[in-house]
Amino acid sequence: MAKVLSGKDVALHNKRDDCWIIIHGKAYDVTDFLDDHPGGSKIILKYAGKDATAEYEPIHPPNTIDANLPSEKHLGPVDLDTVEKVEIQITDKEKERQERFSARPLLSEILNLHDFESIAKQVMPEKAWAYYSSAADDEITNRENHAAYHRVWFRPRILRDVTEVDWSTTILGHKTSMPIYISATALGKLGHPDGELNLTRAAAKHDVIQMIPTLASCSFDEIIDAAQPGQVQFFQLYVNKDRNITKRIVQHAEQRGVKGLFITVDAPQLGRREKDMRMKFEADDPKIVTENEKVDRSQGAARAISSFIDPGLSWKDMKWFKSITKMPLILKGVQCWEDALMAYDAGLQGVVLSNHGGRQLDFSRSGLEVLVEVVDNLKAKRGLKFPNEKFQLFVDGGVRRATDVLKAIALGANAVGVGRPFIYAFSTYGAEGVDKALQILHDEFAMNMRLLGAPTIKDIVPEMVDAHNIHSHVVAVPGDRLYDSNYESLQYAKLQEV
Ligand SMILES: Cc1cc2c(cc1C)[n+](S(=O)(=O)[O-])c1c(=O)[nH]c(=O)nc-1n2C[C@H](O)[C@H](O)[C@H](O)COP(=O)(O)O
Repeated sequence: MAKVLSGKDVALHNKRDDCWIIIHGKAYDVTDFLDDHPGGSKIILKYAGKDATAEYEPIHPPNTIDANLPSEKHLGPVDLDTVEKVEIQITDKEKERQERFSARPLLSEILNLHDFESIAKQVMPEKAWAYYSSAADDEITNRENHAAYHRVWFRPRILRDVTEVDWSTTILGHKTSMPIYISATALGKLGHPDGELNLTRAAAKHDVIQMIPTLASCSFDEIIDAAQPGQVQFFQLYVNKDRNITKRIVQHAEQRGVKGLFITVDAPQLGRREKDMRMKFEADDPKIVTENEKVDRSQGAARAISSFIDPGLSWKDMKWFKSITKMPLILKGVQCWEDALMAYDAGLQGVVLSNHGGRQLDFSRSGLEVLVEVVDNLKAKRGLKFPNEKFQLFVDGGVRRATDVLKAIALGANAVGVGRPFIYAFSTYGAEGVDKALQILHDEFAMNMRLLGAPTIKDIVPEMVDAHNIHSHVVAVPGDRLYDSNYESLQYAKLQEV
């Protein structure tokens, strides 16, 4: 049984050439790791000989230490009663933020998903806002994702009995209350101490499917254990260079009852997300770059957590995936009809037409625009009809309204993924915020389907939309006040005065 260390024992090792830290009540010798740390050595040295748990927790998925630090550096348990509490300095800026947070609007005043974003921008910790809101380069694709929906118009039908409307559907054969799933977004604890568990709880309440991210802040088993009996969850996979690790993760997910494996294929390297990168430099003064740092620290949190992803992933791996799991295999991040056709021919069960929320290759087209070409070409070349149960099409990116979802459904999608709105909802109001966001979507579906003249999802057909402008990126569309300038109402203006 390892000796229990005292806080004093650990405090003796507080130098660059002899550096121990405490995480979750255990001590680790990180001396040799300092210059390999993707987040740089300074942030670790700040906690040399101390308890670094509070700083470590939001950024690092749970098994990060075990995966990166050799076992001989694991020094064993520490008696936390003997550890000096780390005084976290609260700056004036942070004090003002906390005051804005407590003055935020009541949940009952939130009317749409844009409201969550507008409030989050004003009350979230800067690092969290930077990581969640950032997109690649000039963020053109991030804006195009939403703008594309403004190039599709409805052709509603009248005098149809819409007393009862039903927007429930199935996704990969699993019943769900709406054609929306909660898409995989990393580092949930940056925004809220319960992280991804907020999504699990609200998804259970609304019978909506959650896609669990590889890079969740909560552990995979924590998220699975928090689900209700029968709650359907998918898993988003970043493929590890070490295929044995990937095989273990995939087979464990299947054993735990995950119902779909979404392999992310648009991130052989994570995009340059400059708001996130700027945060990195703010945390450490870029002028004092420690001479022997070996890690490229310019990519902010994103790069810090993703160096394991295999840029060598290719079509030849698909056979291997089919050999290690029976779960339906979906490629997440397909961006042209040719690759969707190859996924169909490879015998996979579907694709997510997505550009990762604009966080990867800037000037990628929106999932909605790609959907139109995929449907056209798979119909012409393989005689497929859509929506298709055997080869499902999903779209994500920029979806903020039920009308966005209904346009995608009319154009052939089985369902739509939503990311940021749910992050902003739980970062500002916890699981209740996500619950409210889902309730808003239910209300919007009820109204929009009645006005469209569509009693059920099956009644939403291509003839209900006019998408002929989808490929022309210069069409003048009315300004999108709620999305572009983040909704400013008297209530939010009040936040400014705090
Ligand atoms: C907003 C966001 C998106 C991330 C995301 C993190 C955030 C904060 N992360 S990331 O850190 O690596 O970029 C993931 C991820 O873990 N894996 C993944 O497949 N997609 C990731 N995505 C993309 C996500 O699954 C959806 O494709 C995207 O969010 C849809 O766009 P909206 O946010 O506009 O709904």
